[in-house]
Amino acid sequence: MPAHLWVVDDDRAVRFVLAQALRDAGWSVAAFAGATEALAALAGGEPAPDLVFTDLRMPEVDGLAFLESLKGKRPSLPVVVMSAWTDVASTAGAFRGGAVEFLSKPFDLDDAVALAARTLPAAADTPTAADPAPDPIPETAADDTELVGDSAPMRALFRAIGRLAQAPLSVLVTGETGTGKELVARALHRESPRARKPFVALNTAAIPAELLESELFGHEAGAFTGATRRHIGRFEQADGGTLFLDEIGDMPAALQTRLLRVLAEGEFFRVGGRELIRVDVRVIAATHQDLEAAVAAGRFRADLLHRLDVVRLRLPPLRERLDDVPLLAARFLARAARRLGLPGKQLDSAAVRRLQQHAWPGNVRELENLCWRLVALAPAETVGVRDLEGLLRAGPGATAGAAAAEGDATSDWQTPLAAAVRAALAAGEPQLQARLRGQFEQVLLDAALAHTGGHRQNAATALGIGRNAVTRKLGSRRARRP
Ligand SMILES: Nc1ncnc2c1ncn2[C@@H]1O[C@H](COP(=O)(O)OP(=O)(O)OP(=O)(O)O)[C@@H](O)[C@H]1O
Repeated sequence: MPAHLWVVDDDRAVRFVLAQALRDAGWSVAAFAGATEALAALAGGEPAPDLVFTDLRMPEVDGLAFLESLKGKRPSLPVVVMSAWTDVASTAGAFRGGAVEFLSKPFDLDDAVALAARTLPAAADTPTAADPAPDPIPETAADDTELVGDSAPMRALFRAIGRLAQAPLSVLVTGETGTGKELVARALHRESPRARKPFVALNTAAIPAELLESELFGHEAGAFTGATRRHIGRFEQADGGTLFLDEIGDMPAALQTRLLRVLAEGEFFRVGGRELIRVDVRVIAATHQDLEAAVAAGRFRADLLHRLDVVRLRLPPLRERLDDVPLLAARFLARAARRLGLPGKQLDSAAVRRLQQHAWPGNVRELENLCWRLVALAPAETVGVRDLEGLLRAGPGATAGAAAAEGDATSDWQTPLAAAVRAALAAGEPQLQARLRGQFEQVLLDAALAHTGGHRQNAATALGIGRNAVTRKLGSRRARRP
């Protein structure tokens, strides 16, 4: 007997070509325009399938509900879910429902045939079957997940997140600053069986080394000077849920050893404590550093890397997925307008092209910050190339060149300052110090934010000031704008 396959899709074209390709490969195929039809055929005594390809978004019964009824009747039946909407909610929903694979549309027919061959218990070679029917009904978008992207690398990432969310494995998320590593960790949590338990994030680089241990594991009252009360650490707060350790490469050596032990044993003492605390925590770590290089240089423990790096998800920099720029920009412009209570803005096509030529050293965060500024500052509802002038900072290569050219100016900024002071004094300007100090701080802040891709915490750390000071300065500057 040849294996019998079902293709269920409301899009007539997909149904037709996929069914044909599977028949050409030698299987028997029945095609249905919807789940109701397919289930009715089964109830009416038609042959049961050995493998099902189903679309996700269908007008009457969607693919996930269909998947559930199929799995309810035949738990071991392999089902491939297909969709033009590859977002984390869809991929995770499919894998949670028991799908064997998620196929992003459009797909290569050879890939679909290869997938069927891999998935079927045994392949055979006799063609028979039903045929296409009614008119296509366009799929509707209901993408409401926070991680936005429709480029090939992001689709691949969403499929990986959907699959990994179900497994209790440690995940290491790598990628440059501002690429969305924290959002990936949140998505993994949100779609996992731990979703109802806490998601706790800790940025290792943002906490002074001497406080990090108690931040992670908590402390008892009197454990050290200043510890007046018991403090519950992030590991305990995250019990049953997910702990996201950002910038793991910055963890001091002694703590790396302690973390490794806790991950291996699942238990620890609070600082200064005697009670053994047991927790069930899924750890997701992130880094923008090359941890293999850090291991080679003796700055990171190889055994800790192995424990954290059971599965690695790499977030591509935005310059490797410029296709995503229009979609991301539209999202950020709409969000900024909503939050600021201002009219929405759109980019014209030349502005979109200009943004797709930019190198985005600060990645998605830089694009998000740009959109906020455009909503606040661009004069018209349609944003053109001229509105972008001065707002796009140079990429890493260009910055290096510019810095070299600026060599003299950067090493001697006091001379032009003295000239400016003399000119202002000669003009009789009052309160000179206040104005110049404000401008001085603004230059520092802008340069630091440009350096960190708009990351306030890192800018504050680089300048040696508190994050709150950065927020305050940015806030007062925004307030001063017309
Ligand atoms: N794919 C995306 N869709 C929507 N928003 C995104 C996406 N990627 C990043 N962002 C936004 O960009 C900003 C930076 O993202 P996030 O903090 O997750 O980056 P990160 O890689 O963890 O950065 P860092 O390494 O600097 O901590 C956030 O405001 C986030 O909401």
